[in-house]
Parts: sequence; C-alpha cells; structure tokens
Amino acid sequence: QFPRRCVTPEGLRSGQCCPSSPSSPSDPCGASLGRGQCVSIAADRRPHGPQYPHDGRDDRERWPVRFFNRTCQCNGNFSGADCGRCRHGYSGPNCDQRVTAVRRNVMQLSAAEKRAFVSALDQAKRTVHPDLVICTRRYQEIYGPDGNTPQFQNITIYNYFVWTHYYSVGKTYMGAGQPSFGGVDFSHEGPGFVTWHRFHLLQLERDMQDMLQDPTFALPYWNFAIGGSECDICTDDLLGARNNFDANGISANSVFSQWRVICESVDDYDVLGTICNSTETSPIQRNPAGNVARPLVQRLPEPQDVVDCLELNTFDTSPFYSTSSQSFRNTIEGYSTPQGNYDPVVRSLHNLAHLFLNGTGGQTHLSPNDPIFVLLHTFTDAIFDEWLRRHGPGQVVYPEENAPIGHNRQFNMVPFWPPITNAEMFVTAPENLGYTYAVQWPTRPFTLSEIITIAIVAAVLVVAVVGGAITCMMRARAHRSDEGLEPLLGEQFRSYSEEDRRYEKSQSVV
Ligand SMILES: O=C1C=c2cc(C(=O)O)[nH]c2=CC1=O
Repeated sequence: QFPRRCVTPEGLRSGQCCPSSPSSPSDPCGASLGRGQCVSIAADRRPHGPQYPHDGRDDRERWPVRFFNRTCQCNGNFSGADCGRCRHGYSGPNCDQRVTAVRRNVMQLSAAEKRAFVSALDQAKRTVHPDLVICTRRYQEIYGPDGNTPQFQNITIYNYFVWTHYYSVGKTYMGAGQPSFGGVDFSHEGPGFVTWHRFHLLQLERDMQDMLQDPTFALPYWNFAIGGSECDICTDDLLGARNNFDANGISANSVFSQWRVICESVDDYDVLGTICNSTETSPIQRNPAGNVARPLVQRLPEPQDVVDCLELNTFDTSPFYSTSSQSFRNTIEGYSTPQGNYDPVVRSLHNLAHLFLNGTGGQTHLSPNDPIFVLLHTFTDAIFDEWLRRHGPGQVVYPEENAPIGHNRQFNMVPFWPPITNAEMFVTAPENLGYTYAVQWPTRPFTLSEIITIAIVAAVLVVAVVGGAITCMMRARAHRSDEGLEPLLGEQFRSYSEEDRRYEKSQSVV
C-alpha cells in the first residue's frame, strides 16, 4: 500500500510521499536525474453510482488522499514510488530496453518450469516486501494509541497480494455498535473488475521478478474453461492434490499444505473497525467440485463460454454493476450467462471458477490466499486482453462517471501506490504493459445457416472453376483445329520426318 519510507509520523503529517531512490539519496523522485517530480495527486471527483450512500465515511474514497496528497510523477519510462524503477515492459539503467514476459498455460510448463514456479510462489510467501507496508488501522487511528506510532506493518510479497485484495473488498465501518456497510467493493461488481485485477497481477509479477532478479519471469495461467468437475491443476507438481485424509485440505506432498492464510477474521474487523494484519492463521481449504449444496458450481466453465463472452461487443452497460446485461465485463466476471444475459442465480466464467474451488478460493475476502487465484486471474486477464484486441474499443467505452465507487475511469485503484487509474490498465498488454499470453483461443463451431452458406459458395466456386476449365479446353481445341494441326502429334510428325530425311540422305551418300 505505502512505501515504508513514507509512513513516519512526519511523513504522514506532511501528506507527501515523494521518496528518494537508494541510488540517488536526497533527491525526491530522482528529480535531479530527470526521472520525475513531486506533484499533487489528482483524485477523481466525478459522481459514483448510487450503491454507496455514505460519502465521507471510508478511507478508500478518492484514493489515496485520506493518507497522502502528493506523490512522485515519473517521466518517460521511469516508474515506481521514487521513479527508480522502469515502467512495465522496460528494463535497464535508462529504462530503454524492451522486455516482454510471456504468460503460458501452466499445464504446458516442463517439469522443471513447474518446480521453479511453485518454488518462486513459496519464496514470495516467505520474503518480506522490500518497499511496501500495510496499515493495520483506519486513518482515524493511524497514529496509534500515543499519537506518534503509525500503525503499519511489514508483510511478505505474497501476503501483500492477499491483503490488497482484502482491503479493496472490505465493508465500510460505520462506527461502534453499527453494522458495517457491505454494499461497497472497490475491485468487483463494476468496470474496474478487469483493470483492478490486471494491476494486482502485474504488481505481484513485478515483485517476483525483482525477488528472482529475472525481468522475464511471467505468471502462468490456468485455462479453467475445460468443463467437467476435475481440477486439472490440483496435482502435487502444481497447486497441490487433494489430501487423502481431509477432503477440504491439500496433500502433504505439496508445499501449499504448509501455507497459512491471512485476513480470516473478517467478522472481527467489521465489528471492531480494525483491519487485517499480516498474521497467518489456518491452512488453505479447498474441495474442488465438492459444494453439494450448490450443484451449479460443481462444474467448471465450458470452452464455448469463452467463445460466447468474447463476442459481446459492449464493454459495460448501465448501471455498470453486477446486474448489468449484455456487458462483456459483467459476463467475464460471471454474474450473467456467457451470452451476456444477467440472471441473479447464474454464476459463470470467473465467478464459477472461484466457487468451484469451494473453500478459501471461493470467499472474496480470502480468495488470493489460495495460489490458484493467481492462475485463475491470469486466464481471466487473458480473456480481457483478447477482448481488447478483437474489439479495439478505445478508452471512451469505459464509464467516466456513475460507476460504483472506485470503478470510474479516472479513479485511482485502491489500495495501490503510487496512484494508478483504471484507465491506465484499459490498454492492450503486449503493446503497453510488457506481457503477452500464449493462448490458443477456442473457436465457435459453424451454425447450420453458416454451413449451408459455405456449401452453396463452395458449390458455386466448383461449378465456376470446372465450367471455366472445360470452356478453355474447348476453345483451345477449336483454335488448334482451325490451324489444321493436332499439336502433340504434329510435333512428333515434324521431328520424325526431318530425321527420316537426314537418314535417307546419309544412305544415298554411301
Ligand atoms: O474471490 C472471489 C470469490 C467469489 C465468489 C463469488 C460469487 O459469485 O459468489 N464471486 C467471487 C469473486 C471473487 O473474487
């Protein structure tokens, strides 16, 4: 959420978070090197939708101005809290070398690549984030009991990924003894669903690239649209098989059976007005296809569902919410049928894949604790990128106002730092964000009327070609008969007669 260097009592009181990079001390934002400058934060003031009627009560409104109102604005390809890093897709000391991370199907990685990926995730679960810390209290209590002890904590790279999701979906605290308000979600049920999760993954990928010192490290994806009731990536060489002794647990042969979740006590946070911290508690729970109370979520999405949702032409439709119909965003998110019809009982695509997991990965405040989340969301993001590529929509199709709070085009996504808007993620990935997907997209089978049309066109073409060939042959034959010669026989006839003449001549000399 915020750089460790900024959350001192003085830093918080100044409202300014413009640190210097370790390679250029006493040089906020690397200004003397031309990398960036400290500027005021422009936070979206356009109206949000009616779902949130409690303006003024939540630290996440007009993010991040409750905490900081000045940040580094980086030039060119420089980026990061102190402009000491490169924009996604660039590397090198001057950030002028292009790099592209290729996100591949996790099932198609070699055995060594699978081991490397699992081990990288496990390292991220245990490595303290080098730059960022999380708040453990609302802003009202951020200076601590003595007024001088900022309430922030270190957190590991992977747990930071979990925490940011939790913080974005939490309820609004309405005061002691009041029920918290749940009609708010800064990363789901709105157009920002695709842009928020895109940045969420990019941040993890970048943190892991830095941790591994490998700028080409890429998160793989799980093609969850395979139908059926088998979790194909739930094996011990990947995300962990089912535990033979506990249907809700992960096999002891998988390192993920050792992982412990954070942010489990959501009721306590809501009642006490506290915020999840970095304390790890229970093991991951997972029981794929095991939700007997909801048979509709015992199956994975079908390949055809992806084909159908990619054909929806409109990015999002009013009210830009989980009730939107004929909206690509609400369809990929999974609140409508794959053809785009909103139906409150339907769960499809992304939502269906979450609910199929039936455990930690199916509960929004906890789901990234199960690392399947990463692979489920890279595939969701691949579909979003394919939709952007096919429909080439431009930013104008992303709603500028009246989307649910947090989801307007120019809103800074909660709780990322430095501030980044939804609009900045509404671009094609290979050209703008330095990563690409290696995916073979399923194709739509032909409809009956298309088959009939193709057959008619093919028949017409055959008739035309064969008819044309016959006509040409007949014309050629007629032309040659006009000259009185049968061409092949004529050639032979001329050559034999000349030879015969030469032979006869030689015989007469003798
Ligand atoms: O983690 C998530 C869990 C979800 C469950 C649903 C649902 O449709 O009930 N949706 C979810 C989104 C998540 O991100």
